[in-house]
Amino acid sequence: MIKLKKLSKSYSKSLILNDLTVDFEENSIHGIVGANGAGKSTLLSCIAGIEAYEGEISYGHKAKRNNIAFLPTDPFFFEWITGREYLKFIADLRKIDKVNYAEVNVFQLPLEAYASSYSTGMKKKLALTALLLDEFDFYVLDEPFNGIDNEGVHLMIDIIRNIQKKGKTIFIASHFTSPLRQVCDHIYKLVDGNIEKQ
Ligand SMILES: Nc1ncnc2c1ncn2[C@@H]1O[C@H](COP(=O)(O)OP(=O)(O)OP(=O)(O)O)[C@@H](O)[C@H]1O
Repeated sequence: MIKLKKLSKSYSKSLILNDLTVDFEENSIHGIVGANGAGKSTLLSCIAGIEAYEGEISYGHKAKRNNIAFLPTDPFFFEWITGREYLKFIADLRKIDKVNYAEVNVFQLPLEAYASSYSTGMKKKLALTALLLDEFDFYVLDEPFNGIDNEGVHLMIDIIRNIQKKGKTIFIASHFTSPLRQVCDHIYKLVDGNIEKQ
C-alpha cells in the first residue's frame, strides 16, 4: 500500500490539501479527478516527492528515491535540443548505454526536430517516451491525455496497462474521464482538499 496520512499542503495562506488520509493499492492504476484548482497536480507533486508537505507518505516496501517517474502537465524542453538529444540526455542521466531510438520512438515523433518546437501533444509524448527508457516502481502522470490525438490516447492506454503488468503503481490526474475509466482500477475525486469519493 502507498499510504497518505494526514497529508496537508498550503501555498501561502491557501490550504490546498486538507488532512488527507488514503491508502492506494500497489500494482494498480489510480485516477484522480476534480475541478480546476481542486489540487490534483499538487497531490501528484507531493506523491512524486517534488513538493514539501505536512503529514506522511509511505511507499510500501519499495524505495522512493530515484524510483518515481513523473510526467508534468507541461513538460519543459530547452531550446535547440532535438527530440533525440533530449532522449539521449535522459538516457545518459539514467546511465542507460544503448538506446534503440527507432524502437523507443513509439509515438513516431520527429526526433531530429527541436523539442521546443513540438506541439503540446508531441511534447507530452516525448516526455513520456523518455520515462519509458527506464523502469520505475511508481509512475505519476499529470494530465497525460492533454493535447493527445485519439490514436495517441489509445497507445498511451496500452503503454499504461503494460507498465501495470510489470507490477508497477500508476497515478493519473486527468480531466478526460473516458480514457481514465478505461484504464484505471480506482478513481478518486478531490473536493475541498480531500477525497470526496472513490
Ligand atoms: N506553486 C504554487 N504557488 C501558489 N499556488 C499554487 C501553486 N501551485 C498551485 N497553486 C494553487 O493551488 C491550487 C490547486 O492547484 P493545482 O494545480 O494542484 O490544481 P488542479 O486540480 O491540478 O487544477 P487543474 O485542473 O486546473 O490543472 C490552485 O488554487 C492553484 O492556484
